[in-house]
Formats: sequence, C-alpha cells, structure tokens
Amino acid sequence: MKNVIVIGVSGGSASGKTTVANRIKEEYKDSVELLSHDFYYLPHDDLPISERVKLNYDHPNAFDTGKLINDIKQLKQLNAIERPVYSYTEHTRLAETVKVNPAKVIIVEGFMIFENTELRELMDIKIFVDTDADERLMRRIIRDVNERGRTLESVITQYANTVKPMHELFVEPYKKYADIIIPRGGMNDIAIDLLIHRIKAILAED
Ligand SMILES: Nc1ncnc2c1ncn2[C@@H]1O[C@H](COP(=O)(O)OP(=O)(O)O)[C@@H](O)[C@H]1O
Ligand SMILES: O=c1ccn([C@@H]2O[C@H](COP(=O)(O)O)[C@@H](O)[C@H]2O)c(=O)[nH]1
Repeated sequence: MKNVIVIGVSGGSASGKTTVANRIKEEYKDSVELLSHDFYYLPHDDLPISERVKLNYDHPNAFDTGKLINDIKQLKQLNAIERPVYSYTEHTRLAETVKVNPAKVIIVEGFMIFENTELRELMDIKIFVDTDADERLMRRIIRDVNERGRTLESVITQYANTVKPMHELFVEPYKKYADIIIPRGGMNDIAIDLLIHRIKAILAED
C-alpha cells in the first residue's frame, strides 16, 4: 500500500451519506474503512439525560474534530487507531472503543466535515450527497423515531431549533468544496457506479 486515499462524504442530516459510504464499503470490503464524524461527538457524562437532549448537536463545537483529524493522519501513516463509539439514544460517548486498521481507502462521513479546513484538506475526493430538505426531514423522522428513541414532536422541535438553522450555516455553504455532488442520495445507482469505477482505478494504481 503506497498512498492511502481519503474520501469525504458530506451532505445534510439524513441525506443518505451512510448509505453511499456503505455501498462503497460493500464493493471493496477490507480495502475500505469507514469513519463517521459522529463517532467523535464530545461526551456529556457530566450532564443528566434531561439536559443532554437539549444540547445543540449541529454546531462545530459539538465534536472533537481534532481527534478525528489525528486519527486520519495515523491511518494515513498506516497505524491502527481506536475510535470512539457514540450513542444517539444516550446522547453521549460509550466506554468502549473500536479498533480501525489502516486501509487503502478511508471514507470519512459527516454532515459538517467540509466546514473544518484542516479536515477538508486531508480529503482526496470530496462528495456531497444533495437531498431536498423535505425529503431529509421525512427520512429523519422515520429513522429517529424507529432507531434513535425519539418522539415525532422531539424530532420536529430539534429540526426547527437547531438542525435546520445550523445546516444553513455549517453544511450548505460548504457544498461548494465538493468535487462530486450526488443528487437524491444513497439510491442514485448511476452516481454510485461512477464512484465505484473511480475507486477501482485508484486501487489498481497501487
Ligand atoms: N434513497 C432513499 N430513499 C428512502 N430512504 C432512504 C434513501 N436513502 C437513505 N434512506 C433512509 O434515510 C435514512 C437516512 O439515511 P442515511 O444514509 O443514514 O443518511 P445520513 O447518513 O446522511 O444521515 C435511513 O433510515 C435510510 O435507510
Ligand atoms: O446526541 C446526539 C448526536 C447527534 N444528534 C443528531 O444527529 C444528526 C447527525 O446524524 P446524521 O446521521 O448525519 O443525520 C445531527 O443532525 C444531530 O442533530 C442527536 O440528535 N443527538
């Protein structure tokens, strides 16, 4: 393995970033490792859950982005890392960590990953998954109620108070840094096929 390739996948909440990243991973299995910016949410064990639910999770200060940057640099130097594990239902970091081995392709996924210049500059290919806000809100309601322990009312309140305004400040303006914009999200087969071919060419160069 000569050079490690870092692919950034950004896009609004519930746009389909994880779906796109997983489809690439399925194709290349052990040649690809996934890191989510969300793994690096700061822990809030000092606060009771009743306070944790009220925090703004859509602001750059909610993340330990420095640790993510450091972990990517380690993987680029072919060193394994221990990444944090985050619980959306508990709104905090769990005690365990997960070992991530170096791989030829590292996919970094997160709604705010293009906002940080140092993080952005570590990426060789930048992808923005562009899905309409109403579609994203519908997907988020279904996902957060079914998988993240939320009520319909709490999803809508959080969306109006923080998710939407922070998206307009920290996500949408950074779309201009993307090399590739994928409309509609994770089921855009043509866009995903093109990406998979590009990655195949990169892997063949090594
Ligand atoms: N094209 C699609 N059509 C319908 N639902 C989708 C589509 N792509 C993703 N989803 C669903 O929307 C939710 C958010 O997708 P996900 O890939 O996790 O987005 P993100 O990582 O951007 O938050 C998930 O429940 C997923 O199953
Ligand atoms: O404790 C938390 C941490 C995050 N969130 C919300 O999650 C989304 C990001 O996840 P996506 O998979 O990109 O949708 C973010 O918008 C936060 O609001 C949370 O609710 N609680």
